[in-house]
Amino acid sequence: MPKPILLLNCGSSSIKYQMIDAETEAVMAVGLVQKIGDASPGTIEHEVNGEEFSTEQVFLDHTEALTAVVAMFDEHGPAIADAVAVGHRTVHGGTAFNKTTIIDDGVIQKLVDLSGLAPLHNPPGIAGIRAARRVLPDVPQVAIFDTAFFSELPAEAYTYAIDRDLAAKHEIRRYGFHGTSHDYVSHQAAEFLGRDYSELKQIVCHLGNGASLSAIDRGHPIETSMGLTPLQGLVMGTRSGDVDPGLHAFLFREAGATFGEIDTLLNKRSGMLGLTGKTDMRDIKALIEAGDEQAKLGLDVYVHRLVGYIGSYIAFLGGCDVITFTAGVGENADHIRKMVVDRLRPAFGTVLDEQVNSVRSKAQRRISTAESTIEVLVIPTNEELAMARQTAAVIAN
Ligand SMILES: Nc1ncnc2c1ncn2[C@@H]1O[C@H](COP(=O)(O)OP(=O)(O)O)[C@@H](O)[C@H]1O
Ligand SMILES: CC(=O)OP(=O)(O)O
Ligand SMILES: [Mg+2]
Repeated sequence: MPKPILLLNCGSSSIKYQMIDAETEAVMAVGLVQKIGDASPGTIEHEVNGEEFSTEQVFLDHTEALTAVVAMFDEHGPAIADAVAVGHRTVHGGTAFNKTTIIDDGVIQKLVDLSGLAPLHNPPGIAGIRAARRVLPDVPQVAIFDTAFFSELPAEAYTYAIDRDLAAKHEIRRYGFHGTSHDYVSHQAAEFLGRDYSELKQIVCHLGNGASLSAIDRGHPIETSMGLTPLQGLVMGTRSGDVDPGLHAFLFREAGATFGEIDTLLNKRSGMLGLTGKTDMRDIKALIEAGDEQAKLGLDVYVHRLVGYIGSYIAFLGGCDVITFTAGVGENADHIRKMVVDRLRPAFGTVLDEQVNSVRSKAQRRISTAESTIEVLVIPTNEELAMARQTAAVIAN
């Protein structure tokens, strides 16, 4: 008896979705909506049994996009009404949620309250929940939190050096994000190596449009690069990552910017977009190949930040067994993996197998040589599969 679960991963301008049979883990449908909130037409790509369907239309918001997703299911299958549950990627769970949770009105209200901490992510997630409840009012809706995996970070890692009373009052701390991916990929890495999860010192580099790193010490996350919000840490597609915290006051005083403008600047107009004019690493690579100096500098900044974080994580872990690359950039950008592994080599003895690294593949693979002191892997993430497993586990209870 198939047990289809619908998984929704609502991002700031996109929706990734899958229907997965929880019994066999077969993918019954997979789709992607792009360019939500843009005045020019966006696309939906919907795949069922290897057959691809696509449409183009303007999606002014996530609610419109979700209506179009439901229409795709209605037209091309599988029947959305067969879903026994819906799992929702929910980015910020604050201190209220540290595990996968069945959604009710109270949960939605708490997510609304937390929206200020993840303004690009929680509102689309809530739109997804509301749309799914309308279409499937009788099946359980489940929230899977990006922050859950990191809820056990040590206090010394999650505490900001600010006034402790203020921090306590507003629950200001580092939360960490992409936890579903860090959790899934680190377990896959252990399995790939045939090693026990609880004996490995791991670093996972989740490099997508948003990007974060985690250090996992023999089964327990001890560090991650994102913070109170998904803005801290690495250079991202449109987000600055780390800047001097004094920048906000400076821009306010000297450039006459409002705090809303500063927030938009750092979240949506910085990172690779701010540095190079492009967010997509494919476009940036093409610019570099055409001799664009700003694009080259942008990529150097990206790699510099990443290498610094990895080095510090090796220190936190007291050594490292395995570094794993995942997500859109980590899985596909072999030139970036090469820059990182080569930069780490003098200090840490990582040696890249250039041949294997340069082969395009969707498979899990080792890209380091036998002489490398640290295993370097590429493991495709699969947030939707991890979400399906968690959703199935919650509804079984
Ligand atoms: N073939 C490729 N080569 C280099 N970079 C790629 C390739 N495919 C995707 N990417 C990068 O992956 C990013 C998207 O990553 P993804 O993990 O899907 O992000 P998100 O989940 O945040 O939308 C793109 O912006 C692009 O920079
Ligand atoms: C939390 C986060 O940054 O998510 P995404 O990479 O999907 O933007
Ligand atoms: Mg992502």
